[in-house]
Amino acid sequence: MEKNPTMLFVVAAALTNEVGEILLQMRPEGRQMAGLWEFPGGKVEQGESPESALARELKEELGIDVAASDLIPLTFASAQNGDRGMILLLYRCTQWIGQPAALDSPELKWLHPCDMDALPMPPADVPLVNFLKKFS
Ligand SMILES: Nc1nc2c([nH]c(=O)n2[C@H]2C[C@H](O)[C@@H](COP(=O)(O)OP(=O)(O)OP(=O)(O)O)O2)c(=O)[nH]1
Repeated sequence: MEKNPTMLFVVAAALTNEVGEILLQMRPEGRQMAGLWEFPGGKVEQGESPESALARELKEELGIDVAASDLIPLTFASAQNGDRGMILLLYRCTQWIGQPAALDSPELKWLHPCDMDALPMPPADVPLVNFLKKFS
C-alpha cells in the first residue's frame, strides 16, 4: 500500500440468504454512479482492516451487525475509478444480526446471481457477478 498510495480499496459484501439470493442496493442520487445497483460496502479508510471497514459500512448502510470473522473472502476485481486504480474486494456473508434496511439507498433487492444481468451495475462488478454465477 505504501508503494502505491493512490490505489483505492473498496470492500463489498455478497450478503446471502437461505435460498441463495444476494442483496443489492441502488446507489442514491447525488453520488457517483447514481441509480446503479451495487453490493453494499464502501471505501476502506486509513487505519482500518478491510473486514472492519466492511462491518462498519454494513452497519451504516443496512443497520446490521456483522462479525469480521463471518466475512469470507470470495473474489476481487481491479478497475479504474476516475483517475485512480481501484481494487474491489468481495466477501460472502451468511450470518448477521438485524434485518437489512435501506438506510443509505432508495431500494434494496434480493436476487439470484443469474438474474443480476437484468440490472444496471458498475462496470467493475461484471467479473464479481460472473464469479457468483459460476460458483454460487
Ligand atoms: N459498495 C460498492 N462500491 C462499488 C461497487 N462497484 C463499484 O464500482 N463501486 C465503487 C463505487 C464507488 O466509486 C466506490 C465505493 O465508494 P462509496 O462512495 O460507495 O464509498 P463510501 O460508502 O465509503 O462513501 P463516501 O464516504 O466516500 O461517500 O466503489 C459495489 O459493488 N459496491
